[in-house]
Amino acid sequence: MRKTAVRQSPSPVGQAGPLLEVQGVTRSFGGVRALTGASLAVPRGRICGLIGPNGSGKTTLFNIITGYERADAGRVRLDGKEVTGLAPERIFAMGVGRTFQITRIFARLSVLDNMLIATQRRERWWRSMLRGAGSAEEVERAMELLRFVGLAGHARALAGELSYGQRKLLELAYVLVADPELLMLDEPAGGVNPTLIGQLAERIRELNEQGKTFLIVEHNMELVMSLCDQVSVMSFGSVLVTGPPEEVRADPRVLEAYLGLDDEEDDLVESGGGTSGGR
Ligand SMILES: Nc1ncnc2c1ncn2[C@@H]1O[C@H](COP(=O)(O)OP(=O)(O)OP(=O)(O)O)[C@@H](O)[C@H]1O
Repeated sequence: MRKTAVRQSPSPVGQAGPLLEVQGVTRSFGGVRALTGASLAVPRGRICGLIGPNGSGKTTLFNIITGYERADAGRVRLDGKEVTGLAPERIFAMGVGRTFQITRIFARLSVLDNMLIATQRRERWWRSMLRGAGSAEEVERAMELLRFVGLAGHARALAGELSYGQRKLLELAYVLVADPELLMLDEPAGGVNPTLIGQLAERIRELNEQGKTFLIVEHNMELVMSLCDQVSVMSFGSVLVTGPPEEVRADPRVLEAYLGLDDEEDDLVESGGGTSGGR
């Protein structure tokens, strides 16, 4: 059964303190204040959603947590340890896996080779390619994860031939290679068809049951509200409110944040499950 695909999380759920803690993070790009003092706590073992209108700072916050951007001020702690300003590879090695709004797979390599690059990510990628395919054990592990996301049948296909939704599933398998404790997914359902969104949601739930913690940026409100234990809403660079989905959905401040921007209005009011705002 699929459950064997992902190893159990070594850290017990319920350990004291949040797994991820962000305090007062600010970041400006020239005159644009992308983050104005964002704070967030992600409890261990939960599926947390991060929503907000376009431009509210979600991706910038993701980039700072995972080391792809530097914060002007504020702190990020992982499992109680300060990780502010560490390089992406260090944060990755500490158990944070991250996917991107626009997938970062190697289109001209096979699906399996993409996975093998992930297994050897601690080395420089070109060195691992020169070395050739991974060990039998690495290939088996890669195939196991491809089976988990439903892509085993495409292992020999070029990654560039996959549909957009399949690429997102490949990226999920890719980050799972490192067996991260925290998975940060940036718009996993953006541009993905409903069948694959269902498949993705199922995989996320299974992984969560096995102890993985999630922080998910997503515009698909139906997915967020049905999947997440906790939802945080960003507006103008800070986290406006955090709570259970039903509370957040009913919070007038949240509606106001969305209603201020016409193109987001339908997302929250109708919770209709359509994706929007994806790039
Ligand atoms: N590298 C950058 N240079 C200049 N401005 C940037 C940069 N990155 C982000 N911004 C600006 O910072 C603000 C926040 O952007 P960000 O992408 O974090 O928002 P978001 O909530 O993720 O939006 P979306 O939902 O559209 O992805 C926006 O005004 C954006 O234009």
